[in-house]
Amino acid sequence: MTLTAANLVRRANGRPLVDGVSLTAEPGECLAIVGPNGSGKTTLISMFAGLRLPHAGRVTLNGTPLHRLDRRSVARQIALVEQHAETGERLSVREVVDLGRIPHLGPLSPRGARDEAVVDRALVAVGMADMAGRSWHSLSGGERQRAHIARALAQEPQILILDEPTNHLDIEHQLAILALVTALDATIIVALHDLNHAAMFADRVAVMERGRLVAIGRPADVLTAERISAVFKVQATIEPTETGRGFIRFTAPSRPATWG
Ligand SMILES: Nc1ncnc2c1ncn2[C@@H]1O[C@H](COP(=O)(O)OP(=O)(O)OP(=O)(O)O)[C@@H](O)[C@H]1O
Repeated sequence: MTLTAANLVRRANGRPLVDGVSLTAEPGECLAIVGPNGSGKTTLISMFAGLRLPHAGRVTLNGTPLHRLDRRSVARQIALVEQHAETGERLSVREVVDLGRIPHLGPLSPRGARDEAVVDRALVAVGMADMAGRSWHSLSGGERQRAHIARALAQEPQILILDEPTNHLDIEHQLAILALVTALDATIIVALHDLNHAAMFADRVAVMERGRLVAIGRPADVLTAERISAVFKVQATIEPTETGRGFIRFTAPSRPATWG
């Protein structure tokens, strides 16, 4: 399953938020999207998932434009974990995860034992089996994020798109979730703020800056000290690692921001 973006443009108030981005997520790869705040990662991801339409260019799934596919068939193939997803307050955790099965159900394929088993497995995978009966509104931010990831897993997508999936998680769960999703037999597109996580887990890294794709390639080739300085405006040194991916050590700013 190949997802391709060709010359994507999305504007707001005449200003381009995503400006001529072309890239292909190769089957089975983990593609991390990094970039400063406001560089267009969420806007790009929402077009990949068919949530927003591009103003120019197009997204294709195995060659078919996404907008020509019905939502149900897109949802059977692409799952999205949004950054600020909300869910009806009265649902239990299990009911939230169960929503992931909806694209697979129909008059000829009613809910069955396999659907229950997939939901069970998704809850176990994110470490929430013992919270399945809890009400959604009682969850912490990180627990909600893990439940949303479980919902996406229950969708059994061939392409899993995640927008900063670790931003509410403690370090144990950050690493566990990234290891979990990158081990899936699926294409993973993940927006990340932590450049070391991108370096550790991604096959390729795409760097966004002011709506444009300014670099894409293997982590060691893309996340260089020069590019980090140019795009993120911070100084860093890259320390070699056994994996060859490199560890990024950041330097504290010499002139920190002041207040007052
Ligand atoms: N509806 C909108 N109207 C006007 N500007 C918008 C709208 N939606 C997003 N933007 C702007 O578009 C730019 C890109 O936003 P986007 O959320 O895609 O960036 P991001 O890289 O995901 O940022 P962050 O790292 O902060 O999550 C930002 O400057 C944002 O303020």
